[in-house]
Amino acid sequence: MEIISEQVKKFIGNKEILKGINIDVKNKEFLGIIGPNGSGKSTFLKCIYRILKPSEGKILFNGKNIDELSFRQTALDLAVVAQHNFYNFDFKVLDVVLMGRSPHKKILERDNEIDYKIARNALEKVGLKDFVERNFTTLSGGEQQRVILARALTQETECLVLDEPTNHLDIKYQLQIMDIVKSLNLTVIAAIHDLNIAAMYCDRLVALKDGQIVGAGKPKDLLTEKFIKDLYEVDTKIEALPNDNINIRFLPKHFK
Ligand SMILES: Nc1ncnc2c1ncn2[C@@H]1O[C@H](COP(=O)(O)OP(=O)(O)OP(=O)(O)O)[C@@H](O)[C@H]1O
Repeated sequence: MEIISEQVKKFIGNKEILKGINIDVKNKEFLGIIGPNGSGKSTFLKCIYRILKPSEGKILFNGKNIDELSFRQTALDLAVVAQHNFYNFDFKVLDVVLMGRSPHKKILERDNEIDYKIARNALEKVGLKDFVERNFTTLSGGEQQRVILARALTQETECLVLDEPTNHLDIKYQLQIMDIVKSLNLTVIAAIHDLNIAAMYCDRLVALKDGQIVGAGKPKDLLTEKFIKDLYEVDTKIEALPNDNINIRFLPKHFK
C-alpha cells in the first residue's frame, strides 16, 4: 500500500503542531520518522491512523483520500501499535489479540477457528504463546507491547503504523519485534527514537523538527554527525559498517 500526505497541517488550540508535512511511502517501504521530543511525530502518525484529523492538507491510501474511507476500511488497510501507555484492557491476552479480527467480521459475528488460529500464531511470533490465559493488565510493559503487536498482526493489514514500538522492550525483544515487522514485508511507518534501530531497519528516514520536515533520505546518507548534532544537539561518532550499514556512537559531554 502506498501512503501519501500532502501539506498536512495540524493546529491544536492556536499552536501549529504540524506545519505542512509531505511524505510519500512506497508500497512495502519501511519508513522511519525521527526527531526530538515534541517534534510532531505522534501527531502526524495519529493523522494517518485517523485519531486526529488534519486541519489542512490531505492523506491518501493507494490514491484514495482517507476522508472518503470508512473507519472499518481503514482498519482493514492499516494496523497500529501505539505507545504502550495508551492501553488498559481488562481482558485475557487471547481476547485482546482477537480484537484484531474485528474489522474482518460482520456485526455480532463470532470468532471462528481460523480467527483463533491467526491469533495464536501471532502470539507465538511475539514469543507469548503461553500467555493466552493471562489477564492483560498483569503483564509487564514489554509483554503488553508484544501483545499489542500480536493484535496488529492478527488484523492482517497491508500497512503497519508503529509509534515507538520498542519502548519498554529489552534489547532482545527490541530486535525481535523489529525483525518480525521487517520480515512481514508490509508498508511500515514507524516513529523511532533509537537511531541505531532506525538505521538498521528503515529503508528511508524522515526527520521532523518543530512540526516540519528537516531532512529525508536513506539512513546512511541522512544520519551524518552534523545532521544528528543539528537535530538533537548531541555529538556522535559514526562508523561505516558493511552493506551500507552504520553504527552511531553517542558521545556524552563527560566523555570528551
Ligand atoms: N492535545 C494537545 N494539546 C496541546 N498540545 C499538544 C497536544 N498534543 C500534542 N501537543 C503538542 O504537540 C507537540 C508535538 O507532540 P507529539 O506528541 O506529536 O511529538 P513527538 O514528536 O511524538 O514527541 P515524543 O518524541 O516526545 O513522543 C508537542 O509540543 C506537544 O506538547
